[in-house]
Amino acid sequence: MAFFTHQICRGFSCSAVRNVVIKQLTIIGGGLMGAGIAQVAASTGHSVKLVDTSDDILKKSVKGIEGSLKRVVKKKFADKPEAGEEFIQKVLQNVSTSTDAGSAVQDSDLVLEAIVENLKIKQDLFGRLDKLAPAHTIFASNTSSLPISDIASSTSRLDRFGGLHFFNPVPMMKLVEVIATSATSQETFDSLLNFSKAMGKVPVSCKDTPGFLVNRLLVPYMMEAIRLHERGHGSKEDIDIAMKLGAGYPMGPFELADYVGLDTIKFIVDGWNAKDPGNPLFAQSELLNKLVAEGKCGKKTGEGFYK
Ligand SMILES: CCCCCCCC(=O)CC(=O)SCCNC(=O)CCNC(=O)[C@H](O)C(C)(C)COP(=O)(O)OP(=O)(O)OC[C@H]1O[C@@H](n2cnc3c(N)ncnc32)[C@H](O)[C@@H]1OP(=O)(O)O
Ligand SMILES: NC(=O)C1=CN([C@@H]2O[C@H](COP(=O)(O)OP(=O)(O)OC[C@H]3O[C@@H](n4cnc5c(N)ncnc54)[C@H](O)[C@@H]3O)[C@@H](O)[C@H]2O)C=CC1
Repeated sequence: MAFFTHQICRGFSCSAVRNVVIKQLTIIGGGLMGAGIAQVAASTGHSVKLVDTSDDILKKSVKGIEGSLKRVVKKKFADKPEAGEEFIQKVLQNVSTSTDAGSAVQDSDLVLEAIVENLKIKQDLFGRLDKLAPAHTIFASNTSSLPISDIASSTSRLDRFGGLHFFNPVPMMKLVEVIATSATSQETFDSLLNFSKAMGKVPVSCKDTPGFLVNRLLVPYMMEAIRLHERGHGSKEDIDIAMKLGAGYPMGPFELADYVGLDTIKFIVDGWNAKDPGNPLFAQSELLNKLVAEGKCGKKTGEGFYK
């Protein structure tokens, strides 16, 4: 149940709603990001409903959460394995799963979407849930590259819609980008900011601009690394070593590209290139296109820039 500093809103206009303290959340999409977000939210005492399209996928998501929790407790409870096991069970009790998004959102303070990076599919999902979720419920997307305002446009709750962009791997990466569109209310923005802090993350405020802060810098950097290699000015291995040892990055650009997925990077660059064709930062790479066409998408397919 949500707590308000003012009154509960049940009508179409929700201007009376003040900061929603997010306790119950529904995460749509139990893949890499959704499962990671569910894990951290549940670990910090939130009640999480995780939704995906099949029970098999959801079983895999929960197994992944359990595996990641084991890595966490190995460190956190190094001297007390029993307390570690107890922690894992407690966290897992905070997570329930469902294939029915409509009923899962019924008593949620926040619906956070982490499904496939496709505008139409995200719009369809939110458009449907807008009619089913309570009026006070905040909607947010974890999109990497799509405008939040475009996704929100399928709903009638533009003031209660924002972006919450987490980083991979969610249990390890401290940052959350909190994105406000021109229609996001201050109350909604504050609620999302406070929720990020309650998850133990460090939030930064972003405008609804392409790539927000991190990806706007990371994508051109990664593309330039690929083009540098294509021009024959450095091997992948040397460029990776250079950025790790010379710039202190935990992974080099080719390692990171394999980690996040070459198809994902191509999707983002293609989208930005279509919108801003003259911008050399978003120019395509033949090598990236070729690898993706061959199904070499990185870690998830077993081969990308590296095997
Ligand atoms: C970019 C262009 C377009 C992108 C578009 C889509 C993407 C986005 O929208 C936004 C993004 O997410 S961008 C990607 C951001 N992530 C990064 O940059 C990750 C960089 N790598 C790292 O930080 C470390 O290598 C990392 C933390 C991953 C691993 O650390 P290490 O390299 O030291 O390797 P390990 O020794 O295996 O791990 C260190 C400790 O971390 C624990 N751990 C790792 N993964 C975990 C996980 N999933 N769950 C729980 N624990 C985990 C691991 O247990 C280990 O702990 P210790 O045993 O104590 O060392
Ligand atoms: N992979 C990454 O490093 C990051 C990805 N993101 C963003 O997060 C979102 C999810 O990305 P990933 O977790 O990597 O994708 P993923 O492919 O691992 O997971 C997506 C999940 O959503 C499910 N799904 C698809 N359509 C659905 C629907 N209509 N209803 C319910 N479930 C549905 C799929 O079955 C799948 O399990 C994307 O928008 C992506 O851009 C954001 C930050 C980092």
